[in-house]
Amino acid sequence: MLNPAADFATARQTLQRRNRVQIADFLLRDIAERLAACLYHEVPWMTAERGQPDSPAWDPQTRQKRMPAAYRVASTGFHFVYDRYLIVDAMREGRDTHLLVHQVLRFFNSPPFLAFIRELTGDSELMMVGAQATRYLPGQFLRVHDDRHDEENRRYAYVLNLSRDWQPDWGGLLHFVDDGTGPQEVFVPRFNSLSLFKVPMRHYVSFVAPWARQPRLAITGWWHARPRDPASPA
Ligand SMILES: O=C(O)CCC(=O)C(=O)O
Ligand SMILES: [Fe+2]
Repeated sequence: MLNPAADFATARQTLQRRNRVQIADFLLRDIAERLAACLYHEVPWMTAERGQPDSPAWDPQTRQKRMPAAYRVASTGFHFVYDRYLIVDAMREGRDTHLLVHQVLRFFNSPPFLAFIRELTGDSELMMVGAQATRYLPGQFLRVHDDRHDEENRRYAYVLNLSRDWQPDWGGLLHFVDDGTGPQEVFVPRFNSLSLFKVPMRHYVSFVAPWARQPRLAITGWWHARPRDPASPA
């Protein structure tokens, strides 16, 4: 599934130096294309708004009704609206097992892939990969946050980008910011690239412009170490 021609050696060095990297041409081209088609045509999307239960993907009327309120909430602090499909939950519940995204999740948790990410990051404790498919439509967004999660022991966040020919002025870029106000680096969601960064790190997905000609599709999640045992000292 991985593209043997991808430059993992350079990625490893960049990751060590900067704690983040974008790796081009991550999967074999054919697999990336089939995965993109799965996200484009087959995944049963839900719309996620922070603080609300996920609901079947909002139709244009629902969007028109609900987005102004979501923007008001976003003006006061952390907030998001985007479409997602929680692959781990679906797999656990035995839903949609024919979808290619399920095979990808199994591959991500296979011994060879886990060995690969331990080698890439130098983190020998990585032992589990989670995944959701995401779709950002025009007007959707994810405000700044750092992915810290007390129980899950997230070590790295990854985003496998699956929209073709994404234009930077469509928004939907992955921005990294420091603790003040300065931008640090921006990753354009190029087709079949893997954006990878160490957690915690402050970042956001910029508002997708109304003129974006496609949804911004990705498979994203975290590379986890063993969850902390609450009974044992940190
Ligand atoms: O899709 C991305 O580029 C980043 C997504 C993200 O930050 C998240 O889901 O926590
Ligand atoms: Fe994040």
